Amino acid sequence: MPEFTVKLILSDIEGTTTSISFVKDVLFPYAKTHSKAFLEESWNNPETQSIVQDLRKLSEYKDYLGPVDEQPTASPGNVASFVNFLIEKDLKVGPLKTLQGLVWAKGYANGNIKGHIYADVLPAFKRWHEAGLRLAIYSSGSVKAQQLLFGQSEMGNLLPYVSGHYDTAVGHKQEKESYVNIAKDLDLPAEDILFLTDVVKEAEAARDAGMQVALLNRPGNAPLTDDDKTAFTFVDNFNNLKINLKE
Ligand SMILES: CSCCC(=O)C(=O)COP(=O)(O)O
Ligand SMILES: [Mg+2]
Repeated sequence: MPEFTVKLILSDIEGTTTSISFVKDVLFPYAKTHSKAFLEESWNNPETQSIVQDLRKLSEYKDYLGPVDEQPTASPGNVASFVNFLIEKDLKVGPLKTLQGLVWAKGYANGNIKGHIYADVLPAFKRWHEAGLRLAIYSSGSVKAQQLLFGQSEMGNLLPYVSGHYDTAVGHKQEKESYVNIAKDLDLPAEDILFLTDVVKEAEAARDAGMQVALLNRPGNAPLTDDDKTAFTFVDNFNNLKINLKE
């Protein structure tokens, strides 16, 4: 069994703790169906207006709606259709992720959504916690969306096991600098952190920043190539990782 000795585990969500299908087939369709109503209801709130302004600054906005002087005034309808376009492309851009978190909050609150967590995740979180290891999450999903998923999961509230959350405010997940920023924020040498992810380019960025890395080869994830399997430790689930506390 692969063995690591670290002070903190930094985990991705989609494809790592949670199935890609839950994100693609439950969360994204929910956001597509409910964004327009959310924008209509909250249109005059400063938080919504700030998201709308950030969405309009994206280069994709111009591509979608044409040159700035030909664009219609932003409305809940045309912003929602732009949001649906971004979701279909699965673009991991900050204002979309912030909006999705706010839209999903209603779905979690009324019981329509419960976060999917693989069966091995809660026992592993408990094991790591008992061993004195710290756990933080780094996902393209907003911090709010992360807290909803782990706070209201099919396995109950997992937030007591999580001591930190990072989203793309710290940088994009395929850039080395993001992992340098996280290690700095945690006040830990990068080599004392184990990053768990399903995406090879994220694994490369974290490794370049000095972190230890393991890839998750969950059912439904993009298949790993022979080169990926040579370059990185990979496991099917968290039960197949032995993680020791670095004293
Ligand atoms: C925090 S749940 C929403 C997941 C999401 O929106 C997403 O883009 C997942 O990205 P990840 O970095 O967790 O693979
Ligand atoms: Mg992922």
